[in-house]
Order: sequence, then structure tokens, then C-alpha cells
Amino acid sequence: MRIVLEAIRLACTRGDSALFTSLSFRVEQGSILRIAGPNGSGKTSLLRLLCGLRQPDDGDIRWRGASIYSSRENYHSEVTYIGHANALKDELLVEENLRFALRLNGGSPTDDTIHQALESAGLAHLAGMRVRALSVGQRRRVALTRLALSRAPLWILDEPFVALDQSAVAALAKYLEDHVDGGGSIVYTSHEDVPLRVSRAAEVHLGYVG
Ligand SMILES: Nc1ncnc2c1ncn2[C@@H]1O[C@H](COP(=O)(O)OP(=O)(O)OP(=O)(O)O)[C@@H](O)[C@H]1O
Repeated sequence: MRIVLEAIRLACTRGDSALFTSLSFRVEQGSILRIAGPNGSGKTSLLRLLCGLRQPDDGDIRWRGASIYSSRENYHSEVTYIGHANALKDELLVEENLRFALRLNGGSPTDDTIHQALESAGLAHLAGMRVRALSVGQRRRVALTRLALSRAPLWILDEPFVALDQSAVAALAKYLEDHVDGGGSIVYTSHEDVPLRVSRAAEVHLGYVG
């Protein structure tokens, strides 16, 4: 199977700590990679490197064979990143937030598309509410609705299952499985061991940093 994303001898230091050095791994098309490790081991830092939001202290990241630093715009249009913080604006409505997020990613969603995605996520009743008024789990579900609207082949997700109730966990698991089945790729972190029905799955373990 074709390799789409490659981390090559990555090194990352935060403050005085070397979080990892010489970290290499590959992500195939149609596969999912879980980044595991205890609190503070560098999972979020690694995801931010993979998104191109930070540069590694050493090493390279390649997307379809080319360094992501040689064609940042092209790479960013291929990635949907949902961070631990949901990147939602409190003062905007749920539907406005989704429109805003998708435009930032280069999309041009219609109102219908946004409403359909909210409807299929069981969140239609939240469309006209300000994010400020939502619960933690509702915010997470709204942020994750971006996945239903994403055409990006690579999803990078930081703790996507946190704060979700059982049915939302099951619905998200199905989204992830469908993306991988359709030839997409996913890199994610999770403290929860959510079983995913995918044939190609791998894990990278980061070590403990005190
Ligand atoms: N902006 C920053 N400046 C300095 N150090 C930072 C910064 N952000 C994170 N760190 C440090 O880098 C280390 C790794 O943080 P990171 O958030 O990547 O870990 P994590 O594995 O995602 O943790 P968690 O499981 O708690 O979310 C931690 O020791 C943290 O204190």
C-alpha cells in the first residue's frame, strides 16, 4: 500500500526537555496511526509538527514524497486538523463557526451542506446557538462535525474521543472507519482505547517525560 505521510528522524524540544529524537514512522493510504504515551510525552507537540504548525528541531516530514515545508499551502489543503482545543469562536453561532472553519481550510460550504452535516450528527438543534452556550461535549461534537464536511485525505486529530458520550464515541468511530475505508489516512492521539474496525492500524509510543 502506498505511503502518504513520512516522519523522518524527527527531534522536538520544548523548554528544556527533549521530547523525542530520531523519531521515524510512516502512514499508509487507507490506514490509521495512533500516537500513544503518557501526559507530557509530546503527543500534541508531534501532531503540531505533522500539521506544519511547528518545525521540528531536526528531521523532515514528507507528504506523498515531498517535504511539507516545500509546499505548505498544498499540504495544508490536504489536511484537516482538529486540536485538543476546539478552535471554535465563543461569540459566533454554531453554523457560523463551521462555515468559518471550512473556509479557512479552503472550502466553500453552502448553508445546506452545513445544515445537513449538523443534522446527520444529531446537532441540528444547535445550529443557531452561540458556542458560548454549549456544554463541553457539545462543543467537541460541533468541532468534529468538520470531519463530515472535510474532503481532505489526511485527518490529524488530538484526543477526538474526549468529552464524548457513548453514542457520540460510536458515531465518531464510524466516521474514522469510513474515512480509512474510503482510502483516507488518520493520525490521532487517544488516552481511551476505542476499538476501531479497520484493517490497517498502527501505533507509535512516545516515552515518559517527567
Ligand atoms: N509552549 C510550550 N512551551 C514550553 N513547553 C511546552 C509548551 N507546550 C508544551 N510544552 C511542554 O512539552 C511537553 C509535551 O507537551 P505535549 O502537550 O506535547 O504533551 P502530550 O503528550 O500531548 O500531553 P497530554 O497527554 O497531557 O495532552 C510537556 O512537558 C509540556 O510542558
